[in-house]
Amino acid sequence: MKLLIKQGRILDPATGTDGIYDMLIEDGKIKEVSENVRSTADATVNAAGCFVMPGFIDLHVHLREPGLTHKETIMTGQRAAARGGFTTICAMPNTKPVIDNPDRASFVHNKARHTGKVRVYQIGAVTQGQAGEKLSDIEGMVRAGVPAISEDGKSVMNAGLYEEAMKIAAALGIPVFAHCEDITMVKGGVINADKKANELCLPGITNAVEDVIVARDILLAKSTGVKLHLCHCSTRDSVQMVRQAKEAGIPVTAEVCPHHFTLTSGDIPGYDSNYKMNPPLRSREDVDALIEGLADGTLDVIATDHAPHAENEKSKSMLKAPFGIVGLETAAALTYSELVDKGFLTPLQMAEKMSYQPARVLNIERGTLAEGSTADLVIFDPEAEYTIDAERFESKGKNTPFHGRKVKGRVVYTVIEGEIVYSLEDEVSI
Ligand SMILES: NC(=O)N[C@@H](CC(=O)O)C(=O)O
Ligand SMILES: [Zn+2]
Ligand SMILES: [Zn+2]
Repeated sequence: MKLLIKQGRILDPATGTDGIYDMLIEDGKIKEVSENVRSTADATVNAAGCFVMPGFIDLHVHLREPGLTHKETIMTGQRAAARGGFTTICAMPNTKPVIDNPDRASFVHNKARHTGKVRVYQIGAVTQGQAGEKLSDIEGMVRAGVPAISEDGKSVMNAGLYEEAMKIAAALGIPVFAHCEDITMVKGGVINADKKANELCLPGITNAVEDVIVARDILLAKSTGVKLHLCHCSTRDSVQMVRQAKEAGIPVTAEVCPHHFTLTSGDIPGYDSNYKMNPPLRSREDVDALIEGLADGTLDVIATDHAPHAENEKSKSMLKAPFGIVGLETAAALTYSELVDKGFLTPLQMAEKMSYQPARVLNIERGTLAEGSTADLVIFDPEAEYTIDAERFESKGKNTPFHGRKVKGRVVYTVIEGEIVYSLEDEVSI
């Protein structure tokens, strides 16, 4: 099987390539990248005017299987991923039951191999049942192919226990993905603690809720030597602490979600739980710091924190609705519209934050378009303008604040191991 991609703008952060080339894919591998590939192929895609980037890798997805399949399944999550240009995704362990042992991790890995082409890596929980009391079988899960551990949904509040987990992770060579939230400081908060919270008479979440745990976890990374990856950074002080930690040589990486660099708490239109997520939408100063951090390399990764919930859950009051919004099918367009089109990031940096750097965090051979590498890639039209329509999502979750938003930049093809797994053409012709 040969696939020829003609005249796309090849963006490969691994090699620094940014130019118009043809690409020949054969047997799932990138065979040739050159100005004019002469070989014939079984299929040809005209990519003129489009970016060709390594397939996006999402370090932060909630697939909700096992146990919460009314919100999402592995299969619907994979379909949403493919539609969003993602070829590899990491599933967080806060399912029912929690993924805290090798058998449960293998269940997800095995099932995902049958339900779709998008590669799914299960992240293992740090503690049994995410109860924060006893460590899970970290070594066993790593043997089952888990690339990282995380307690996402909450922090491990017991620093002594977390330190033990970090030592184990460090010895096994895997990173810890940290959700930073001091639960004792949340006090029922649902949106950022500011003017908007006062206006809506809602309890607020301060920046300090995140910042104190970011500080703690960076210090724990320093003392244990573990690779610390900070999930969904949302505050200016998080950015500053990551910057200082990197300067000090502490092994820390950090991710930002598209909603956190696109919206501020001021954009919350009223009592709409599609604007309720954890961490919450922050202030303009925070958003500016996140964008600056992405641009100067302090923040390495763009991840979605895709958190699908059912309609009847999200339609509860602001106080009662669960935290979280979907993100797989809006991330690329928001990143392009808000960061690249506005001049904060170059197209090459977009590919870096959405593919190359996540691959480095996971330590997998992906995130590049170099000759000889696996042909996981996305063809993206930066000029396409359209309106986000949640009804068209492949995800079961329609919980997004971006429904009806006009954006620029659209995934036109997603290719995994040389096979087209999503094509916009097929979608619009249905
Ligand atoms: N981000 C959220 O608001 N919700 C996530 C949990 C999490 O990522 O912390 C979820 O699982 O729904
Ligand atoms: Zn989280
Ligand atoms: Zn999450």
